[in-house]
Amino acid sequence: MGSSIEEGLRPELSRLDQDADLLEEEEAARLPVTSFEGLFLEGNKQPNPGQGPFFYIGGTNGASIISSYCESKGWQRTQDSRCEDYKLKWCEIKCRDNYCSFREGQQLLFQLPNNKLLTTKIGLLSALREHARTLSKARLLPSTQAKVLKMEEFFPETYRLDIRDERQAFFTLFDETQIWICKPTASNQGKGIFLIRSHEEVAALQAKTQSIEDDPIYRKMPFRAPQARVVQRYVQNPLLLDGKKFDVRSYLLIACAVPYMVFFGHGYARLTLSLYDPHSSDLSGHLTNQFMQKKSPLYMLLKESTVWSMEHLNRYINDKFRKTKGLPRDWVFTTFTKRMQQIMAHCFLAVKSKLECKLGYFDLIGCDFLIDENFKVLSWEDEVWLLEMNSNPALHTNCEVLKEVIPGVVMETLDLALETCQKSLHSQKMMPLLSQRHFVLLYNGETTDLWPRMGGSRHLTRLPPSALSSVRAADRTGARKPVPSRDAPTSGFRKSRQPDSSGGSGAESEPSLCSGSPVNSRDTAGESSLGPPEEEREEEHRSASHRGS
Ligand SMILES: Nc1ncnc2c1ncn2[C@@H]1O[C@H](COP(=O)(O)OP(=O)(O)OP(=O)(O)O)[C@@H](O)[C@H]1O
Ligand SMILES: [Mg+2]
Ligand SMILES: [Mg+2]
Repeated sequence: MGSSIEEGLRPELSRLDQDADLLEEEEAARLPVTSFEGLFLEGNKQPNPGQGPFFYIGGTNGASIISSYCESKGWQRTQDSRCEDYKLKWCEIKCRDNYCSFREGQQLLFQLPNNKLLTTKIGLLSALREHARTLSKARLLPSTQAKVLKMEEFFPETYRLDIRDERQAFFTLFDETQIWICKPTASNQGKGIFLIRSHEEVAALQAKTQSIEDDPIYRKMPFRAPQARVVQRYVQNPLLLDGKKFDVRSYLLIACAVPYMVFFGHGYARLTLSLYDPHSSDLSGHLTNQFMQKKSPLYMLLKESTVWSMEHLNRYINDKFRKTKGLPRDWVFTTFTKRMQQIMAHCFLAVKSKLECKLGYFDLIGCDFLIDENFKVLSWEDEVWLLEMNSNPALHTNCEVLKEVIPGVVMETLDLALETCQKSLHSQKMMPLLSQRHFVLLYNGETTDLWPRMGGSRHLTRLPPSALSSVRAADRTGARKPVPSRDAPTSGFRKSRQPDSSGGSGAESEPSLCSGSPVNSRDTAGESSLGPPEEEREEEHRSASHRGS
């Protein structure tokens, strides 16, 4: 693996890992033992019927886990979606009102309002492209010659169909030796996806796209037009498990947005029911989504075989491929995990300055990876592909493995969101984190970003001693023993960070968050003059509401 200079400032990652580990261990050894309980928001364990503290859950995704967690803290569930006096709000669908009435520093709110920068196909593609441009400029500086992750090494070649020149480029380059996959920008569960293999299919797509563009109704009301789409090079020879295609769902957790505290979490592998045949026209063998598999009459009988734990995947790859492919032992928990972490960190850095951040916002994003059959040991290239990132990832527990994995992910998410929020609020040092168990720290904004603080320490800023604080050499689970916390001098509230709108194609801002409609609504008002640059605008209006995928 080469070294990394993300954003032109990044020192070598593995050295950073060691430094960060050493520092944290030394620090932990010096710290007095204190209880973390006192840090929970008002830490109220005595239910006080009808008087809160309240929590609200919108939708059913993960609801029973979130609910038990909050009840264990003595909080009470409210069914009133307009309740403003809540401690925690976890909604599947983002709603502008939630962000308008949000009380920074007093509440926790699930989902960053503009997480679509990562979680729509066009958002992610645009962010990665812009980041690549920034990095290539930085590479011209003599001090930053080291190797950085390149987008084309982990993100399959992708074209936007809503931009004329781009789709023309795709139609020109297409030939029948390759397969492409066409996806709507903001759907999930495989909805609206199809494969493109022939010139006839390309011609049909071309005609359809043109007719939408020419339609006078859509010209007048572009927000009524079908969702924008991308075409992406189809990874034709994925690694197979007993002949079946699979992808890996992992998690990017933004536990705290002020300062950024960003983590990686393991998830699970999702397999198809049927054997993989690249030439088959049956999409259920190509799309590994559970939603696709559930359509099969065999699903109820065989559903347990469609979700594997990461340990199962690791054992299988050890047994079947270690010798034949010359892989290191536990490739899944070493090489593969580290690669996923690098990719996620890269994507986060691509949007870091554009995310709308307030203390109390947190987000859990589901990231889907595909492994190429040709995976090589000595090279990072062309082995692990990021397919997409998802807001509101599925938290269902309808299979045994999901019952094992999901509650832990949700509870640690909430624990970390609470702990980091409390520490930020009281200007306490973030590390060590008592509630960190399986999630692995990817980015610590406290030590990396410049921190203007309010109140007495307004002028106190921290210079970045390092960048990615701990994309650690992946230990098996990322598990760390809870270590005691240390209080730092309290200097009040950390300042919320507005997205950087300093230009560039990815820079965008929500027009106004106070219209009372879902943030992702297709009927979003006020899109014309205040909105993002033109090529971003359509996406703004397409993002359909979204159930866990
Ligand atoms: N470039 C690709 N090459 C090979 N397979 C792909 C590619 N892109 C997507 N797939 C397959 O199609 C499935 C659905 O694609 P994707 O995840 O991008 O869509 P989605 O509708 O957002 O699904 P979900 O949000 O439910 O995961 C993936 O899980 C994967 O199995
Ligand atoms: Mg998706
Ligand atoms: Mg997916």
